[in-house]
Amino acid sequence: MPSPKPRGRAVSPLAIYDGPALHDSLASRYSVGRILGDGNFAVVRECVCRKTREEYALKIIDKTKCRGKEHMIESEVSILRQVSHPNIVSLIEEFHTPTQLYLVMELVKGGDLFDAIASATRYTEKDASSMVRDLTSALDYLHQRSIVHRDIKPENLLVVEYPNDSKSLKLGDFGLAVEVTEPLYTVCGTPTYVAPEILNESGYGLKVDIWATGVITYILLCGFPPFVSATNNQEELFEQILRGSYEFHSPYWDDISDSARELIVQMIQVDQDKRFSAQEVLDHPWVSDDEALDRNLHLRVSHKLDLHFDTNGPQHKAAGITLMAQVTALDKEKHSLCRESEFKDPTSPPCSPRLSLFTNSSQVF
Ligand SMILES: Nc1ncnc2c1ncn2[C@@H]1O[C@H](COP(=O)(O)OP(=O)(O)OP(=O)(O)O)[C@@H](O)[C@H]1O
Repeated sequence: MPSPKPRGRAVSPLAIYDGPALHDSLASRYSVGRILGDGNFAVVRECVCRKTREEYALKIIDKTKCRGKEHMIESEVSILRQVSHPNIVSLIEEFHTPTQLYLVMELVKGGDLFDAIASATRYTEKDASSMVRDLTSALDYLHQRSIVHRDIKPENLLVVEYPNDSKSLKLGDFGLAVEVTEPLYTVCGTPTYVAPEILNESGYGLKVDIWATGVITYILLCGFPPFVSATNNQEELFEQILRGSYEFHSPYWDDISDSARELIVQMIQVDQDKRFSAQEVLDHPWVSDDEALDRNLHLRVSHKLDLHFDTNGPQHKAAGITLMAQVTALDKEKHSLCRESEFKDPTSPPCSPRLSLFTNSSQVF
């Protein structure tokens, strides 16, 4: 059965474009409007195809900001060109100038994973299970093609809302995605979601995405992350991750099903060989059968998400993404850049607002 059309496809008048001059054929085919979000190297704007009046997202990547990292843009685009899956944001077409790369992408209007929880009135284990199923379906598809995403986090999971109030997830931001042909050693990712084998530089592969999915599943059920430094100390956070040391804190986990906990244990597994594959996650009864409970967790989870993450409006989100980008590539150079900035400007948050908020408020457990 074809899936229902997403909500909100009616064409709204676009705000006047005030950015740098656009590629000629892009400008002749699309009218470009307001900013939807931004990152370190890219701005994402809404746009409308002049011919069909269909809305899209336009990701404008500033090549001049990516000197020395051109291979990352090439990798992002070449992977996006290859993939086609209902839970992955699709690339429609691309335009190049010497300084800019324009990617016309499917528009996803429902905000990110945390927005979806915050805006719901009812939110249950079943909703969380369906989000995990969507994410893992995308990962299973990528992993079967030996592609690792390497930046699985709530900000990169965009939500499609349908008229019958159902939702589905689309995975975006393939900026760190690569094809795995041999063990990888580049230290990258986002601290809360980073797998131990990335930190200990022992060589890693596809399973780092499953670790991050385990961390997200944990957060989806209680509103705070499994690994937190009470003193906002990144070394301490990494120690916990390396040991795989986390708990299902009472009372927050008292009402959560054993099945959900059991699945999380299989995903947040330090030993990569013992850690579930995407297919094993999809086959787990909490995801595939009826073991996810129907109890409303909304008040409790959204309250904790507010305390631990920056779940405010788009302007906060945009700021969060900009800063998050400083730690996105956690290679040693960037890692120390992030730590330097902690000390240079005492008024700015240490890393991303989301990151710093959860580490600062970990004592609320
Ligand atoms: N297809 C889309 N539809 C709607 N909004 C989108 C879409 N793609 C991206 N966005 C918005 O733009 C933001 C930035 O996009 P994206 O993460 O792809 O950029 P980036 O520069 O690669 O980010 P980062 O520096 O964090 O890696 C997203 O967090 C989201 O809010």
